[in-house]
Amino acid sequence: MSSRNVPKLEFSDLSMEFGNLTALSHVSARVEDGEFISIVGPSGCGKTTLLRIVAGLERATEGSARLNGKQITGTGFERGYVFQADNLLPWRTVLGNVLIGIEIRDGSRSRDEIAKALELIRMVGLEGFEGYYPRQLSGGMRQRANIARALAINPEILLMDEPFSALDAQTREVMQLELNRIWQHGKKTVLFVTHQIDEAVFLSDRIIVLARRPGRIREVLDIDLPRPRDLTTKRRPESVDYVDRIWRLIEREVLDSIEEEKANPDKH
Ligand SMILES: Nc1ncnc2c1ncn2[C@@H]1O[C@H](COP(=O)(O)OP(=O)(O)OP(=O)(O)O)[C@@H](O)[C@H]1O
Repeated sequence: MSSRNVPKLEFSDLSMEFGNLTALSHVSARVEDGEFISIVGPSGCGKTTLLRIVAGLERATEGSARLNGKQITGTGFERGYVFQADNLLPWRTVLGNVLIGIEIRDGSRSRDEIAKALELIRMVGLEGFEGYYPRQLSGGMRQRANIARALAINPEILLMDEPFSALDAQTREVMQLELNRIWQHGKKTVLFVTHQIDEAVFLSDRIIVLARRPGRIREVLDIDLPRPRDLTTKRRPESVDYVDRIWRLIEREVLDSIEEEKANPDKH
């Protein structure tokens, strides 16, 4: 088979059990090179679990996740991970944090790699802050540094787990625009988990909508909005229609999960 036929990422009949809890059940999907894919669904439907399987942090109990046709069995530098909370090292500067993946991978960093890291810092809008420490930065700036750090190892695929959820609404909107611009620039494959449906619609080529109990694919939607996208994209009637459509798919389950959280606050 030619490499053109091998998807960047493929889930085949993947299931994940934690004891007697089925977190994911028979998930099959393919992600092509350079696609921006979001995963949305109610709380507890297995979004993070799916991302952790791709990261190699969890192993599916059944079925497989393949990267470039090869079964994922552990972590690897071809995958960059951006978590919900930034996990920058407080004793390292922005530049030091961005270089950390390279140092772990290679044991050192070359002058070229420092130049590339500085270029990434500029690209995420942190030029002039290279020597700042995390505590000297705002939440939005820290998350920009986090994205630069994930990109510094030049991963083939970027895994993003609610990266903007800790940000205020305006910073979040700016970061969505930035991520859209960065993606447009590098065309990396991105797997993006979010609770915010309009964010998923704005950024994605396709959206995987998961259902819960057990976590499974409810629907996969192509987001047929023109690119490049900007803030006006969000106000387009087609965008609003996509958001409504996805919301209707998950509304009942979201309301149920909120009720359950109210009834069992300790479990969440
Ligand atoms: N390590 C684990 N051990 C036991 N159960 C787990 C583990 N990780 C996840 N789960 C359970 O698997 C289910 C799916 O969890 P997951 O975090 O993937 O959902 P999610 O869709 O990302 O949720 P949220 O939107 O609230 O972040 C949940 O019921 C969760 O409690």
